[in-house]
Amino acid sequence: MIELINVSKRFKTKNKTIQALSDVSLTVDKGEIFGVIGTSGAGKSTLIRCVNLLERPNEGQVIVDNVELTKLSAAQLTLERRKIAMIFQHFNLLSSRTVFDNVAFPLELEGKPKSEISEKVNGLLELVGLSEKAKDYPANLSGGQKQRVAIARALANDPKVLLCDEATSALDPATTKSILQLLKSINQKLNLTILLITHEMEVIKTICDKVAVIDHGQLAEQGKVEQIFIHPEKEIIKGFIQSSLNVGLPAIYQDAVGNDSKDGNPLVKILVRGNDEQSSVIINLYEKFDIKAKIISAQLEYVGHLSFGVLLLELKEGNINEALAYLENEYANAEILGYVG
Ligand SMILES: Nc1ncnc2c1ncn2[C@@H]1O[C@H](COP(=O)(O)OP(=O)(O)OP(=O)(O)O)[C@@H](O)[C@H]1O
Repeated sequence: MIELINVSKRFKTKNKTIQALSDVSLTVDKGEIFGVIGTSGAGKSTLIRCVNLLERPNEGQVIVDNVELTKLSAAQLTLERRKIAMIFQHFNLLSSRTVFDNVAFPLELEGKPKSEISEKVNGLLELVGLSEKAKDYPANLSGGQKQRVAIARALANDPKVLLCDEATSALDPATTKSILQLLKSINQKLNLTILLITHEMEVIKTICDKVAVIDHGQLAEQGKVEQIFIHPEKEIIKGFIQSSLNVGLPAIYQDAVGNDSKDGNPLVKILVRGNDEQSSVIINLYEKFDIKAKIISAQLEYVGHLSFGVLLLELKEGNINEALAYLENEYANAEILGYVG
């Protein structure tokens, strides 16, 4: 449905040229939710804006629904853009229009008759759960409600593709969750293809089928979300995964931890990834090395059918040195956080 082929984009400022995208290629299949994650300045916004040619690439092709946008005239492009809707971090609603009139706006531009507009808008407001707010103005809505209006407006022209530019970044975690659920249900009900950009692994984990990681304008890694979570290759994606796991040393341990093995039992942080062998670390430590592992803290997450997470263990008794060597061997990210008495 969306194809970027060897897309590059440069910005020229007074005294330098910024390479925002370098030779980016990606394919989003019909009905898929595809997420692009990257840190600030990595090129996410530029990438998503290249899909509807809000930014025109210097090189490469952009193909949406089998039409090569990069070859179209301005008039043809205007027509094709109707298939490509977009929502933004700051909603971009028209403050002088009611909720109903915001959603009606693209249909009015199309010159649709009033009765058709009314039926369509009411249906969309029901879809996003805002029928009761039809007469309210944006200023009287919460952030989540504003994004729901923006989503309804984006769907007014029956697009084939929805582009989401950090659509939940301005929202609190609970509202983010509800907007992501809405996007997922729209994706399923309407078979709408969604391309989103985000800096939060949580968004990727919650709704995306596939993910690409962008770093300094280049795609560092891409694939199915499950595969990337379980077998991340690049350091940058490992960092994103770790940042989505919030396991830290509990406050009561922080003062008690020493740096020397003489200070007591090692505290070890281990990243476990969804197979039985890895998750049975505690049994293995006991059976192989007589270690009694105390769980200090833990977080397990599920991506599809696979689990991954972090375990923070205090290793007691048994053969500590051999156990540590075993963990280092078997768990690439095993890390000793300190020692406790
Ligand atoms: N219009 C522009 N003119 C000049 N440089 C630009 C322009 N737009 C983006 N850039 C530069 O291109 C690079 C990529 O920017 P982009 O906004 O795509 O990154 P991003 O990953 O979306 O960042 P953020 O998450 O902070 O929005 C940055 O170095 C940015 O400063």
